[in-house]
Amino acid sequence: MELAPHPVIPQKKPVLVCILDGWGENPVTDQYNACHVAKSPTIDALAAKGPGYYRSVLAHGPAVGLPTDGDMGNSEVGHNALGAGKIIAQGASLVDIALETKSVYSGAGWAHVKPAFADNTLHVITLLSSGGVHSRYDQVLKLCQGAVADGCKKLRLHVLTDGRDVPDNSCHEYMRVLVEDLAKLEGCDAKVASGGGRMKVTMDRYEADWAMVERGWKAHVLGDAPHKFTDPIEALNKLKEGGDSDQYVEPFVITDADGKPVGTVEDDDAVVIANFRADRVVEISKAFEYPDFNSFDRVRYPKVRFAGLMQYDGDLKLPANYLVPPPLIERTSGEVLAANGLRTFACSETQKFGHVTFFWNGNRSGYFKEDLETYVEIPSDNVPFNQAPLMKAREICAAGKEALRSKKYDVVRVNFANPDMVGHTGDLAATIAACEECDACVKELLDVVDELGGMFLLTADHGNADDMVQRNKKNECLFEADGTTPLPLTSHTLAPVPVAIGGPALPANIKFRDDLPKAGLANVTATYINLMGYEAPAEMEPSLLAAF
Ligand SMILES: O=C(O)[C@H](O)COP(=O)(O)O
Ligand SMILES: [Mn+2]
Ligand SMILES: [Mn+2]
Repeated sequence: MELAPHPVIPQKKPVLVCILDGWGENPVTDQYNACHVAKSPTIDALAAKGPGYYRSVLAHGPAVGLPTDGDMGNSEVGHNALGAGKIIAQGASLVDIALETKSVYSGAGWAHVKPAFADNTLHVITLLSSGGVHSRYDQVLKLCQGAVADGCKKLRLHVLTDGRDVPDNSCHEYMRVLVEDLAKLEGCDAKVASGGGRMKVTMDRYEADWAMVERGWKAHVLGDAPHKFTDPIEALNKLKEGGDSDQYVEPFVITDADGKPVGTVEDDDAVVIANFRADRVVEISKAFEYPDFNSFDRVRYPKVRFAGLMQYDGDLKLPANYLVPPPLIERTSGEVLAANGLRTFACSETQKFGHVTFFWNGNRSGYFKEDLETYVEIPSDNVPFNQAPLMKAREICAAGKEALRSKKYDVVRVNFANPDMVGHTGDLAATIAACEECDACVKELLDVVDELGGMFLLTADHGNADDMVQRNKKNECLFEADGTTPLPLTSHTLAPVPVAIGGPALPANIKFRDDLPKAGLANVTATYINLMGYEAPAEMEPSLLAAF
């Protein structure tokens, strides 16, 4: 793992790696592209330096290990690629293969849950959409069909409505299709048992709000929720009347005509989480997996056969049982730098803290070498982010400046969450404000890089803020029924992302090469290792810098 010195770029200059989460370089530059509309003089000035110092790279589809070019990028696959410098077949792709080859039904994880099929209940907890970021409906259905084929007599679905990776209000259609597909499962009593919006129930991440997970435990396991219905389609119709987005639907439980929940979790049942992505199912997995769990009162702890679709934390071995082995991501840049005695500082706020550490390090929690690495989490507010679009950008900026000035680190890495987290609210004005805030913070950080005589690399992990409305095939904005209100887009985009380099220590003869038009996020890794004054490991995707 020893790194050879770069022939031209000096070592031991302070290097900043700055990720603007959700900042795409979208070719559609109309009034709904918040990155384009935002006043961003600093980033505009970087772009004006031309293709030697400012370019874009792919951040979606196969370039980041996703199944097809129709798959938008996301923070998991984006930070995996940025940190590892390799194109790794990601969760969605691995599950597709396991289902196509049917290897999923002969694995140890399946064997762990199968004993519940004959006389007990198989519970499936899943994000209900085809967003392909955390889960994908066709995969969930195949798992249910496979269980029925393997003798499952009673199946209960506990679903989280999306409206974040897919258009808002699409929950109705997803629920209609699910109910229809469950009815087709011959010889199996298959029903929806509980649910709620993904930002209200169960799918918290990085321990930002355990109360979400507690609401999910109560609805999915205990059959206890503020809203009870006998019909899941009716449940969504009623709960959406209040105007809540699919992301924030109140928790609900489905009961029989006598008001008895149709699918509480009992001893000897099986519980499978059908999300392939880790961050938003780690907490609920701990609630099922750990006897000594104390992050909220579980009221009762049924002895179940618990499995994840994947293993969500390789260091914690969480969960112990899983249906499909997760991607194996080895010799990431974090590990290589630590092995060479190089010191890393990484910082973001809660909502993106695990992105810039856990995902960056190849789905590993913790340090490679604690004496060489410092990870700082700035607690995120627990508010709708369009009401506080600056989020904690200023605090992240201050921490990055302090780390640079401390001269204790060879590379300082920060992630600004707000273009993405505010972009997911669909609020255009707030997202523009978020992007402007980011630009101001970038300016402050680059001024410190100048002051210290260092170098910087600025990039993003996927698009989001670069398109805030739903569009037709001709990229024309779609409108609500009133014909004038644009239909908001809360999801990521397929846009490439910018990569900018610079700083006083960057040798004048070091520029981007012009022969990698299809470069992706995985090419950024070798690039930042070069800026630190080293040749990158040969197994990584090639650097964006012209070779010497
Ligand atoms: O989990 C989320 O917030 C979205 O589904 C994906 O967003 P991220 O990949 O930017 O975290
Ligand atoms: Mn992201
Ligand atoms: Mn996002």
